[in-house]
Amino acid sequence: MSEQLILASASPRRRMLLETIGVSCQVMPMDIDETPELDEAPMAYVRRMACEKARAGLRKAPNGVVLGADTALSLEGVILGKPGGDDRARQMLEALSGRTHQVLSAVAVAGPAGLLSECVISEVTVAELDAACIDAYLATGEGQDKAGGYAIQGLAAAFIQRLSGSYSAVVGLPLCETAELLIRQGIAIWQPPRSA
Ligand SMILES: Cc1cn([C@H]2C[C@H](O)[C@@H](COP(=O)(O)OP(=O)(O)OP(=O)(O)O)O2)c(=O)[nH]c1=O
Repeated sequence: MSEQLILASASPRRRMLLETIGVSCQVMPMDIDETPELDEAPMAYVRRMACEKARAGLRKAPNGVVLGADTALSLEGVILGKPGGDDRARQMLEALSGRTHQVLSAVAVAGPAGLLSECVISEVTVAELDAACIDAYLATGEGQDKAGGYAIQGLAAAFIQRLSGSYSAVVGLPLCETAELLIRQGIAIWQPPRSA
């Protein structure tokens, strides 16, 4: 197991995802402004956030290898982040109901090879949700700290009809792309990735 990586994230999911590929890390959450810029495209936004988290981490640990990541939804080009409250979570779930959206997940790793980043797009289809289902889901509190107000890895799996893309990316970290970036920064994973 590698001991050298700094995870610039408060997300317990990201730490657990890294552990699944044999990477342990020191957790160092970064408090950055996550407000999208005016007319910022969703993909540019998540990549910028991941890079800012990694850069902020590197300022605190200049000799380290630092990983930052960001996950957000795009519903017809509109960015949906974490709801931050039940009213907004309800609006998000009503908007997602019966439709397909994109989940954008970016990872950035700052280290000896510079600042490397990747962004992955996955498509997720949500079943039709009636008001009773949305109320019941909100009462669980599960989606509050998750982009789009749901957690595919949790109870929301009962209403996710389809996923095309990377499951780990939806949960918060695209593991295949992350493994490649870590190797390029000299961080060992459980085995070397396939050559491209
Ligand atoms: C869509 C979806 C998102 N998520 C999570 C992944 C991210 O942790 C979170 C999106 O918020 P982020 O801002 O990407 O991450 P975070 O606030 O949890 O942690 P930090 O900024 O410190 O790195 O939503 C799930 O866990 N399951 C899902 O199905």
